[in-house]
Amino acid sequence: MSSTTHQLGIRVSGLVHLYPIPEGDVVALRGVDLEIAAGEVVALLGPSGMGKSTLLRLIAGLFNPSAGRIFLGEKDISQYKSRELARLRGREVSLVLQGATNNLIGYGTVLENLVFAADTKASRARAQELLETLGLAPIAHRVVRTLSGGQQQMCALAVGMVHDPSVLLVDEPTSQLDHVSRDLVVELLMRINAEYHTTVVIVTHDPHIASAMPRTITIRDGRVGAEGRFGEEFAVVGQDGTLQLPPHLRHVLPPDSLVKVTQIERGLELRLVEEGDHE
Ligand SMILES: Nc1ncnc2c1ncn2[C@@H]1O[C@H](COP(=O)(O)OP(=O)(O)OP(=O)(O)O)[C@@H](O)[C@H]1O
Repeated sequence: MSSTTHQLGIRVSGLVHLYPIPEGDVVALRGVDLEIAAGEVVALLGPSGMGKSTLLRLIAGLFNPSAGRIFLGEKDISQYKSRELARLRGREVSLVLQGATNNLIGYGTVLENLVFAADTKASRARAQELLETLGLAPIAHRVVRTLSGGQQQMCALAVGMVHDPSVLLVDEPTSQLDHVSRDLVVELLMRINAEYHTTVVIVTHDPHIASAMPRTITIRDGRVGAEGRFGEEFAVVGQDGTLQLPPHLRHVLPPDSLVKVTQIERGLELRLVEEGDHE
């Protein structure tokens, strides 16, 4: 077994991203702050369109953010030029796109896909090792398009590991998989983390993946809305002191509510100010 020796954590601070479109800018991220330790496994959760994929792509170095900083280890990649980002993507960070086949050559075998993705002697040697370590040796000579969805996804994850990345980013790895394949994919992600100590960040809608993760980060309205530890959810106070209410409690304090905030022994008490309270 060879292991990643250059583990990297991720630190994101005040991250904002806008997509300019003719009708005006779409604000995808509006101030994300988060820290993921080297070697951690984290799932990014949240409703559709809330900015998860944008965050994953920015960490992957596909493009620069509109504002804010992204640190991989000590390096601030937020203003990297496109050539520096390309070097980063080829080595330290690996992004597995949604839809396994978007990462694979369908007419090639599993081994051919791994070897094709490998462009150095070290990564070619690693291709063979990955097949063994990740339990893909029995399907090494199968043509990718003849594999099940779960096997294709496992192959895509192995391809993502060919360059021995410090950070593996995975977009929706279990969408359209049955529960048996889904469990195998989750198991493989955990095995990758355990064997290679790779930092793993997974974007998912799948509550089963979320419940299998030691840590979840929920992105809501372009910010970190909540964090989960072993299935239990917590609201997160942002750098600017803002706190998003959990969705199931939002009706208690609807937008524009006046709230009295009082410090109590272990936290704060929030009390809705009703009309007539001051009379
Ligand atoms: N290339 C783009 N051009 C314009 N707007 C975009 C682009 N990509 C994403 N958006 C918009 O940015 C916002 C965040 O999108 P993003 O894909 O990051 O969310 P998401 O949480 O990953 O959603 P999903 O779970 O559906 O993939 C959405 O309003 C989306 O429509």
